[in-house]
Amino acid sequence: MCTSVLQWTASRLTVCSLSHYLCCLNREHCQQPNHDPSSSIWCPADVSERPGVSVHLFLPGSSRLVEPYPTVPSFLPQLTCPLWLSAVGVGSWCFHMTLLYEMQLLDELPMIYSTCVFVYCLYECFKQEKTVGLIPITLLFVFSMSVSLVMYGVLVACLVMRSIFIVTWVYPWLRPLCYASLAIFMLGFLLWNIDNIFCEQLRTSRRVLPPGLGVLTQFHAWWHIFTGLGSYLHILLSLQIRSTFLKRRAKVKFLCGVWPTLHIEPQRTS
Ligand SMILES: CCCCCCCC/C=C\CCCCCCCC(=O)N[C@@H](CO)[C@H](O)/C=C/CCCCCCCCCCCCC
Ligand SMILES: [Zn+2]
Repeated sequence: MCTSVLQWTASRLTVCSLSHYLCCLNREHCQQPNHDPSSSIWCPADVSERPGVSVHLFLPGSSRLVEPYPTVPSFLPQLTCPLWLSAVGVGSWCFHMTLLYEMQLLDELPMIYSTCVFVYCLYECFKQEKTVGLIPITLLFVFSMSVSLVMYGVLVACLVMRSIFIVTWVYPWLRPLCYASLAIFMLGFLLWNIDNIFCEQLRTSRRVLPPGLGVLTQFHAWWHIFTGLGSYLHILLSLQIRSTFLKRRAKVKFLCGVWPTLHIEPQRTS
């Protein structure tokens, strides 16, 4: 009898080390060569002002699989999600440290690609094992050609609608996980907007606030934290949907009582 376990140690993937970094002191983003201000979808002042310490969510990727390999292909797209999310973390880290245009691509391309993979996972989760959805892959490939905020928003909206559909009509017991992921992501989105809209005011307030307090008003950094957590929970949801469809028992367990991880029970072969 097979006793091995597919253990999703996503906690290792995302211990979410909040790596504080000093970003390009006294370096204005708008002074970067080849910089087109209209292409900025973030508040440049936040990351270029005085010795401000920005908080950034860095997502080192690693996952552990202890499982007979034939099962892995059925989960393959879902299992790559953490790696994509890690790529976002590394890209964002590079960008916020250098503020170079090339690095901005490293930040935004993985953001689009990872969301495309997430969308694929959620739209193809009820397919039989080891099938490849060529049409969605083609569509998403075409979609990913356009790196824009609107495209990203459309992809996220597709993800949100599909998640809500699944937890409303197919697996209602997954609602808490789905809505937790959505709420955290949306909270991040709200903070991202506040940061963009009140960029100047926040910047001014940081000049008078004590540094310990001022750093808390770095809402772009909070966006990274919340989007990282929201996406992480979304990956757990996606994996749980797939496991349930494949008749594999999966359960969210809290590591140290706090950090949610997904445990998929061994497949019974006898
Ligand atoms: C039900 C679950 C929903 C959870 C969805 C999780 C989707 C996660 C997808 C990808 C991984 C995270 C990507 C993070 C991006 C990090 C890069 C980044 O922050 N870049 C910034 C510069 O450093 C840049 O300013 C960010 C730009 C993105 C702007 C955010 C737009 C969000 C649009 C959301 C619209 C939602 C509409 C939903 C309506 C139902
Ligand atoms: Zn950012």
